Amino acid sequence: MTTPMLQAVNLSVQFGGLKAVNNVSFDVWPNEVFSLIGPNGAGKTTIFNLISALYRPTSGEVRFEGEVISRMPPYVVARHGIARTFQNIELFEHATVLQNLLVGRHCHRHTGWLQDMLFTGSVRRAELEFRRQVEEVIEFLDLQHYRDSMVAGLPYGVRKVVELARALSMRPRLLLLDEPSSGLNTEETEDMGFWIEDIKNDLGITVIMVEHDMGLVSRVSDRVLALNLGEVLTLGTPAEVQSHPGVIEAYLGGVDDV
Ligand SMILES: Nc1ncnc2c1ncn2[C@@H]1O[C@H](COP(=O)(O)OP(=O)(O)OP(=O)(O)O)[C@@H](O)[C@H]1O
Repeated sequence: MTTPMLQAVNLSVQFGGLKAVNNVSFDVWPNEVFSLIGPNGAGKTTIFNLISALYRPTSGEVRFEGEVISRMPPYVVARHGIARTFQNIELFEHATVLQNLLVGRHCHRHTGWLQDMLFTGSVRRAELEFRRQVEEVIEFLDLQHYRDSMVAGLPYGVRKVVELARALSMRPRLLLLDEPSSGLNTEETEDMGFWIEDIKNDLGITVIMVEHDMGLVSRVSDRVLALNLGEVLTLGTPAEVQSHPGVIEAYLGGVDDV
């Protein structure tokens, strides 16, 4: 059996008296789409922040390909090949799409400041190689038309794809998508589903997704982890999780969501 790509091991985090995540464990396997669902305040985004090392666990740990990453600085975690998008789009508004994507290169920069200042051959080669990769991502996500547009003027749905492109420009092996469909209309959500499927099938990237839209979750997920009040309710296929009594109960008052 291969090693899981990511392991959450007895993960807990407490803010004052609040146990936002309480003893949560799960494994994510290479090349799967793994979704986290649960009502508001269930702890989904907190788990993302623990995986990307923005938060430190109170106890437990996160392992990436067997290595403990939960005590590393976030930029080191990113260098391991973990990229993410945010619930509220985090782009440079007054820069072009291309400029936003080129920002990701700093994560993989292996040249020193002196080389950078002198713009030596190795810096130039690294820069050209990164630009080539960014152009590939632009083509992959069909963003050619917006390449030189200012982000500030773009429709919300396009910005969501640009944020996805920025994460992909970091050449991740694991991609964390925080509510990829939030703010999107039905058609845009459907397109987002196609991108996620292509990212998994064509690029071979493993995806962990926090998502409220159960249509999208069911369509793209291999497995789903349902949380409530920081604890695991159940883990299984989308169909298993949606019919689980604990999940239905947790969503009561919002049964339509399930
Ligand atoms: N930095 C923080 N300081 C204090 N409390 C926090 C912090 N981050 C999260 N929390 C609390 O932890 C709990 C879980 O929050 P979290 O954002 O992870 O939930 P969620 O499942 O992502 O919810 P939503 O679907 O509304 O985004 C909430 O009660 C939240 O208020």
